[in-house]
Amino acid sequence: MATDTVIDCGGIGKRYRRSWALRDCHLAVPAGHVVALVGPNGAGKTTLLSLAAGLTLPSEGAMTVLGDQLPGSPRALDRIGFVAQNAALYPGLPVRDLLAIGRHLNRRWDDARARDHLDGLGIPLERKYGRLSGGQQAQVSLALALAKRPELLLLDEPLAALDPLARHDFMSALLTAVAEDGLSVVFSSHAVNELEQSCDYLVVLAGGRVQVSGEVDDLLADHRMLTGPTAEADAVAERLPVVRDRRAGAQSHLLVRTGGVDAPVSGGWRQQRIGLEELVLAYLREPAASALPGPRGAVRPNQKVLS
Ligand SMILES: Nc1ncnc2c1ncn2[C@@H]1O[C@H](COP(=O)(O)OP(=O)(O)OP(=O)(O)O)[C@@H](O)[C@H]1O
Repeated sequence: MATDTVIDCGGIGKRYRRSWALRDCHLAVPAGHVVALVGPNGAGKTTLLSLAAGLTLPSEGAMTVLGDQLPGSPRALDRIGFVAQNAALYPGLPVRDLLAIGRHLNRRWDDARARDHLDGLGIPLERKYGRLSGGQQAQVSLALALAKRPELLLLDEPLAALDPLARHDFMSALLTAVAEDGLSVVFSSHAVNELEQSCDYLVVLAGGRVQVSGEVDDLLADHRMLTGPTAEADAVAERLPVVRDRRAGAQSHLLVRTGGVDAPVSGGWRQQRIGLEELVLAYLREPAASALPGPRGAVRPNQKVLS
């Protein structure tokens, strides 16, 4: 069955006692992407992933996954793999037993695939999970999640505890699975310097709301870093939506949204496209700015766009 969106929510909210972890959260993530979910500590990333996995219920609004499925419904559970933050599997059990548990708990289970994955990395099935290195444990979690043959894989900070080599190995195993199976992936991460090689869709959360959402190529095409004389910076900022404005003496640096074309500025200004890390950092530093699809993301000149 063709699925247009893997996560779709309009105005969803999640409250813990008196504070809102997510509020008025609008998001429609199309299928077929590797989505990086980024945001500062406490932004609501884990909460959003837990809602999509059906581990918790929204306090307001509704979410669907994989088209029109309710999170947590039997059909959604069958088709979604979830690896929680610091996924602690039973440390005293050998990997072989973890595979057996997965086999018994899942209707769609590809044991050979999990064994091949672990065999390829030299991870012995008889070794107790708690005796594996952090990188090996992460690979076991990934192998178990992929053995479900999920259409959507949700990963909560899978890279957090891994050294650079283990991160590289993890992402390469993940991207191989994406290429082979065509599954959609949503993973939260603070490793903004590593996103460009791995994701093609970006969601930034800030204060429980969606701040940025879109395909990476479109977002990068939509932004320019302008560097020019501070004396003219106000005039430029009046004509273009500014994400970040840095005045450094006689020179100013304005990150602006241009709608995918070069900014109409005088010859005294230099304009450059930016990379994904720079874009993410700019939005993290400016939580009041946003880049969203559709009418909510429409920008008016001379304004930071409020979500
Ligand atoms: N079970 C809970 N009970 C009470 N408050 C919670 C609970 N889970 C999350 N919160 C609060 O909800 C907000 C969002 O938390 P969440 O864990 O979703 O953020 P996050 O973006 O994943 O953060 P981090 O990057 O630190 O993992 C935070 O203020 C957090 O303290």
